[in-house]
Amino acid sequence: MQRYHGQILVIKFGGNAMVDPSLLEAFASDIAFLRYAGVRPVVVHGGGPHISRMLDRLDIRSEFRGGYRVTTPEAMEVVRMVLGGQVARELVAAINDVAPIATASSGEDAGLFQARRKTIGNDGRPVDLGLVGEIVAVDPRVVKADIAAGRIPVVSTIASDLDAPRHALNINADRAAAALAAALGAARLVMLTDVAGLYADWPNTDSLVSDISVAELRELLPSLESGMIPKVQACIEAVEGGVEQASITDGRVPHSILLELFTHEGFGTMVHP
Ligand SMILES: Nc1ncnc2c1ncn2[C@@H]1O[C@H](COP(=O)(O)OP(=O)(O)O)[C@@H](O)[C@H]1O
Ligand SMILES: CC(=O)N[C@@H](CCC(=O)OP(=O)(O)O)C(=O)O
Repeated sequence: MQRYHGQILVIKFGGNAMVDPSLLEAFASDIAFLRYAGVRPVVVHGGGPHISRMLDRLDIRSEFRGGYRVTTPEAMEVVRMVLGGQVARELVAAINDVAPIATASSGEDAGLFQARRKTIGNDGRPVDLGLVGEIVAVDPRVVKADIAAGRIPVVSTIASDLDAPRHALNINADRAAAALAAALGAARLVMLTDVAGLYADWPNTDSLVSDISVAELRELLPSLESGMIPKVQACIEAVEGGVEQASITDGRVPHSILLELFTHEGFGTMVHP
């Protein structure tokens, strides 16, 4: 516990890990526990499945390309509404139930996430993903001010579009968590998802990677699919940005953050320089 005293830890809570209320409660109590134990947790949340459900209800079609949602202007309204108005509120409410110090921010607040449209795909070729952004600058002062005031920031991953004032871009939550972790000088980035970690030979469950370097991860990247692509890119970005360790961990297991942080060998997949 002493190892992380006073340190910033960025915890990314994936939409797929928010599967039942008891897990949300366990997550909230772990975050409050860390805060009261002298650690400075920052929560970045996803919500892909929540967005997809709302788009379906509204009869708006959406598809994923290389792990990113192709986002039309109509879909963007829904992304903004669901992340900021639904998922962030549920998380803040759950944490505030245990410790009334959680506060929500959107990447659009006070220049937190500034982005440009993502126009190059994972294969290096041009791609049209609509209103999907890549973060080009992070101004973490709003989050730092919350931390300094003793609060627990909960961040939604919408960014301001640097090329279109007052317009927003949809940012993959793993990538946003990595950019924020680097900008805050976080000691760790922990991403909670709905698998045990990264499988080298997906879906062969004997191939779970427990420990991997950035160089090895780069070699694996071209063979990966869907949701794992941005997660692995995020681990690389975070570690190259100065975060000591980034991990991908099973958010379906209650208290997995604590297992990841406080067991010697970790729990999911740990990425190091
Ligand atoms: N090599 C791999 N190892 C683990 N999971 C993988 C792999 N390739 C694809 N996946 C898929 O990635 C999913 C996690 O990504 P995603 O759905 O975006 O989750 P989250 O909402 O937590 O960000 C897993 O549920 C799994 O289906
Ligand atoms: C560009 C892009 O794909 N944005 C994501 C943002 C939410 C997210 O990343 O949620 P998870 O972490 O639960 O996957 C989306 O629209 O689904």
